[in-house]
Amino acid sequence: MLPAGRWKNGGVTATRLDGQAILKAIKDELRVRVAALAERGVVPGLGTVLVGDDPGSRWYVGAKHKDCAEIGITSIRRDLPAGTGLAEVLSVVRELNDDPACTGFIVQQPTGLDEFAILSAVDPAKDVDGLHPTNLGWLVLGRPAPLPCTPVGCVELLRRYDVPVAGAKVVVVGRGITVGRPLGLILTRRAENATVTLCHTGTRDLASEVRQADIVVAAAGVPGIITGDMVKPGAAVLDVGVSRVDDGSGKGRVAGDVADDVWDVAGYVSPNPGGVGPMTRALLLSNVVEAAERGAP
Ligand SMILES: Nc1nc2c(c(=O)[nH]1)N[C@@H](CN(C=O)c1ccc(C(=O)N[C@@H](CCC(=O)O)C(=O)O)cc1)CN2
Repeated sequence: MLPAGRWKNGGVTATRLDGQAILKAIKDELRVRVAALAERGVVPGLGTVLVGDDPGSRWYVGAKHKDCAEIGITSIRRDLPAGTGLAEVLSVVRELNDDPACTGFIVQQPTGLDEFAILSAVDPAKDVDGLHPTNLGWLVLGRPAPLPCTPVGCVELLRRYDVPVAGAKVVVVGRGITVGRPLGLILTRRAENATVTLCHTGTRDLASEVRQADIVVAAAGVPGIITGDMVKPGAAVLDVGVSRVDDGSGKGRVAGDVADDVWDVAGYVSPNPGGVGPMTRALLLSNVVEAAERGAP
């Protein structure tokens, strides 16, 4: 009998890398650590700063706080109206840096403001996004520091499904600061030991690069950029891209970077939604708990 999740459109297809299921498992694990912190008198607190009224960003922030409530992490939410200037955002960042109840916080991106100035103002010890220049610098140097949530979420999703990473040839499509670039650094650490090719939308003959990969991470933000004919049979394909496309409803729908026909060729695919997105939230929770553990007396 075929394992659950191996059928799509009537054909034999890839195993679904279920980020929702892993998020649930990680929450169960973290609940135990939050309870242990409570016994030491420490309650982790996640702060979020949201600027403006983008429905997607609002949903992400809401989901993060819902996750926190489920495992005993306190929420500190600062929602600022559209048009808020950089000076005001920086003052909220400083307030959270100084708030002892806030053991870690994030500024939801995009803000439409100078992201580098905002990220640089966050106390690196409270940077649960792992995106502060100091923490990215520690990653380059191979020293312990909070790591960006989406790239670690990708690695953890593969690990939980026993997809071998050590020795694998990984092609990452997308060189952004939140996903592609740090993922390349993480996967080439000794612990992961993968061989990584970092591609982007300007890569010459992207298809021939992707075709060589045991693992493909699609984080270009171009709907359907990875098609079945580009994928080596049996490869693992992670769909990280999030684009909003017009579906005639007026609201639009989220489209990933991975075309449907990839499911007929790959060995493993992370769906989108339901794959890497929930893993990003899981790793944020994990960073919050770790920051609280580091700061605990
Ligand atoms: N400060 C940050 N900003 C942003 C980050 C980040 O890591 N830190 N990443 C993305 C958005 N993001 C987290 O903030 C995020 C993306 C997706 C999901 C998620 O659970 N998605 C669901 C589907 C949701 C939907 O239907 O729209 C899924 O994939 O199943 C959570 C968080 C940019 N900004």
